[in-house]
Amino acid sequence: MQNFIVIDNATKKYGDHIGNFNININIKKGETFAIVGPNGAGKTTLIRQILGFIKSDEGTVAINNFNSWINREEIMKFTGYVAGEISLYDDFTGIKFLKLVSKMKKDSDWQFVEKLIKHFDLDASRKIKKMSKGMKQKIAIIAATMNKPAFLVLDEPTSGLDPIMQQKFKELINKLKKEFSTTIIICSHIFEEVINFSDRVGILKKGVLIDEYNVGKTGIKELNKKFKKIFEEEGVL
Ligand SMILES: Nc1ncnc2c1ncn2[C@@H]1O[C@H](COP(=O)(O)OP(=O)(O)OP(=O)(O)O)[C@@H](O)[C@H]1O
Repeated sequence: MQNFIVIDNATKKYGDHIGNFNININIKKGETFAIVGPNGAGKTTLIRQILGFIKSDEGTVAINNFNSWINREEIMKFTGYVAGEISLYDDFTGIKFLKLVSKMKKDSDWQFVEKLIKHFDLDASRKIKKMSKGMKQKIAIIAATMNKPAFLVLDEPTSGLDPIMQQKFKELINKLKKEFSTTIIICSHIFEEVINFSDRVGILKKGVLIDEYNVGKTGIKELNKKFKKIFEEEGVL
C-alpha cells in the first residue's frame, strides 16, 4: 500500500538540539502514528511542519501526495486538527462556534455533531469564555472530527479530560479508524494517552526521532519500560 504521509528528512532548527533534525516517517492510510517525547522535544514543531504552518529548513512533508508547505489549503480540506493550545471564539456559545465550523467544512454532518455533543455529555449552550478547559477541549475535538476527516492531527488532545471522557475520546478515535479509515498522528508527553490506540509509536528526544516501534509487535509493557527510561535520562521523573 502507498504511504499516505511521507516525512522525508524534515528539519527545522531553532538552535543546537532545538527544533527537529532529519525526521523520516512513513505512515500508511488508516494507520495511527504516535509521537511521544518529553516537553520541548519538538513534537508541536513537527506537527506544524506536517500541517504546513511552518516551513522546514530542509526536507519535505507530503500528505496524500500534496506537499504540506505548498498545498496547505488542499490538505486542510481533508484534515482535522486539535491544537495543543486551544483558541476558540470566546464570545460565541459552543453551539454557535460549532455551527460556524460546520458551515466552513465541506463534508460536515450536523447529525454527527449532535451525536458527539451527547457522547461527550457537553453543555454546548454556554459561552466559550465561561467553559472549563475540559469543555473547550471537547469543543475542539468535535470541531476537528465533525466531517470524519481522512487525516486527523492531535496535539495532546486529552490533557484537560477526566478518565471517563478520555475513554469516550478513545471510542471516537476507534470509530473514525474503523468506519472511515482515518489516518491519525497524535503527540503527547504522556505515553498512556496515546499508546492504546496507536499502531506505531516514534520517540522524539531533543528533536531527533530516536526510535520507532510497532506497538502490536513490541507490546505495551515493553514500550512503557523504554519510554520511562528515556524520561529518566532526561531527568524529568
Ligand atoms: N518559534 C520558535 N522560536 C524559537 N524556538 C522555538 C519556537 N518554537 C518552538 N521553539 C523551541 O523548540 C523546542 C521544541 O518545542 P516544541 O513546542 O516543538 O516541543 P514539544 O515537544 O511540543 O513540547 P511540549 O510538550 O512542551 O509542547 C523548544 O525548546 C521550544 O522552546
